[in-house]
Amino acid sequence: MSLPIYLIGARGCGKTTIGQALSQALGYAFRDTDHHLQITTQRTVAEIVAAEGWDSFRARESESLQAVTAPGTIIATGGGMVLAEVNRRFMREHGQVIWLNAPSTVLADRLVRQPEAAQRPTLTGRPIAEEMGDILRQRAHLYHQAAHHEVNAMQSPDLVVEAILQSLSLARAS
Ligand SMILES: Nc1ncnc2c1ncn2[C@@H]1O[C@H](COP(=O)(O)OP(=O)(O)O)[C@@H](O)[C@H]1O
Ligand SMILES: O=C(O)C1=C[C@@H](OP(=O)(O)O)[C@@H](O)[C@H](O)C1
Ligand SMILES: [Mg+2]
Repeated sequence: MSLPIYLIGARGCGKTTIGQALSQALGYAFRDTDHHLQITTQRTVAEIVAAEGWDSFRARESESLQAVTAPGTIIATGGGMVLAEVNRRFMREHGQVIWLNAPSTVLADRLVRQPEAAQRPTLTGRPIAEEMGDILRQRAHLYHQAAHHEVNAMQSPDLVVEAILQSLSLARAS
């Protein structure tokens, strides 16, 4: 059966949204590591971070990655999944890794429109546009290192899905 496909990238790049659409296009299952965490802990990301801190969240997120990994599955990761070397290696060894890349200004615009504060507590305490600039500067090389393919995430969701299918040579004949 087909290897899992991991979607990585910063907050707001569309991992959850595109992951669902891609799973329908391919007839794969869909899993989201943050959703898995919320179901298993019965707490939101913000609640876990408030109660236990970011280090504990990161440890739980690594466990989540391993728990949802299965053949024939699209896996939307959290934006910080690539911070741990063990996660980067795990994803590269177990499946195909796609980086949904977009400039920090585009990401910040999306997050201002749809903050989902329970899913995305502040990472730095700074205003969102500055935070996303900082985060991309810190993480871009990690996304690059972990990914087998980089896709432009500024396009419409349909086009992002098509670009992923093409990068994996899974393009539909239509
Ligand atoms: N390609 C896209 N074009 C426009 N808006 C998008 C696109 N992908 C995602 N979005 C929007 O951006 C926001 C964050 O998307 P989401 O899938 O939750 O990102 P992530 O899981 O990477 O944080 C949502 O409001 C979603 O509708
Ligand atoms: O970038 C990050 O460090 C995080 C991104 C979030 O996921 P999304 O990228 O799906 O918003 C979530 O895992 C948590 O708030 C931490
Ligand atoms: Mg998400």
